[in-house]
Amino acid sequence: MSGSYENELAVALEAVRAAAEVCQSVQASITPDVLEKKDRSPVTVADYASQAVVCRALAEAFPDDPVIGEEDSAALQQPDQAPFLNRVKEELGKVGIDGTPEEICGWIDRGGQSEYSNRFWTLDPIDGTKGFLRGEQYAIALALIVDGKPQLGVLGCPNLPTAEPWDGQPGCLFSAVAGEGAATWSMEDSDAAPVMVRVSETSDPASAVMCESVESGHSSHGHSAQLAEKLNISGQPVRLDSQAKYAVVARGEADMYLRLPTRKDYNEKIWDHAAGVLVVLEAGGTVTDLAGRELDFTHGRELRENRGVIVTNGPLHSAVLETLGAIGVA
Ligand SMILES: Nc1ncnc2c1ncn2[C@@H]1O[C@H](COP(=O)(O)O)[C@@H](O)[C@H]1OP(=O)(O)O
Ligand SMILES: [Mg+2]
Ligand SMILES: [Mg+2]
Ligand SMILES: [Mg+2]
Repeated sequence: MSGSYENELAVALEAVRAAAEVCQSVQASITPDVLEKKDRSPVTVADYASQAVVCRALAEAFPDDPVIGEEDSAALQQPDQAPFLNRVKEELGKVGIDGTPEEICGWIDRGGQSEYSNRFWTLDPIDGTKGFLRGEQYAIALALIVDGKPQLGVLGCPNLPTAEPWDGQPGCLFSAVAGEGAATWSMEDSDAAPVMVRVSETSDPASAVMCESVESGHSSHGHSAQLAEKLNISGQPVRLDSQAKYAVVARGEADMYLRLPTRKDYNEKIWDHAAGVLVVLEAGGTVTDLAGRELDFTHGRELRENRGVIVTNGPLHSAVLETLGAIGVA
């Protein structure tokens, strides 16, 4: 079957798979000692290496496309950061990518765009850095935005258990192309055919499964608890890091994902949402901000015209927005 953005999808999937391999290799090196010292160096290395892998692939396949990525190499180029740069080089070597320090920084900085344009990619090389460091969920998130709308999204979730037909082995990918649905792929078996995913049909709020951040600084747990009470939701919220939350809503394991502002001055970043939004929309779900507006990807790095992000299977959306309004969150 041929679809639109076929080449883009193939390139994005391959790039995200390679980035996931690098990230898993770095995550495996995290020892209890590193964790205890609250040493962020593993995520630093993996963030840069992942962005280098993906941006290198995009530069090769789509040299004219700008990339708005989370990271840039400015800090990495400081003399005292040489050990990190060396480790990034080593990790890239393990997946068969050889580059000089200058080339590596050049790949990373391919993601240094910050202005909106008609066609651009946005990349979060590691989304959910706290989850990554805890050895838990994180994602590599890549989306192509054309005329302000996500048209292609790929989420790599290296630690998220696969669903049918791969039976719980860890590591899956999600992809979506606008108008063509959303699919999941095995991370392990790159020859396996994808399987389409679909949101749940839950329409009774009381039986809904909610998911939210592990980190209470990223989404107000107090407000989601109030919402759950109002809607008579008795099940505990599922807490996981990263855009894996969009993935579990897309495949119907959770019915909603709430990202409720914890402070006035934080604007959500486009790379934290673009890929996940398209995966959920194409799986049949609904995504808006607290005011019921679509997310607006036309303002550079930030979703500065939106507040909060509400993701549901669709049937639950209006009840969630209304109730949030009623408890004074919207
Ligand atoms: N104050 C904040 N409010 C909302 N999101 C944040 C905040 N600080 C960092 N983030 C970003 O939230 C996302 C992860 O949140 P969660 O896993 O809880 O959903 C990440 O993209 C993280 O960046 P990063 O990509 O560097 O991890
Ligand atoms: Mg992120
Ligand atoms: Mg990140
Ligand atoms: Mg970050």
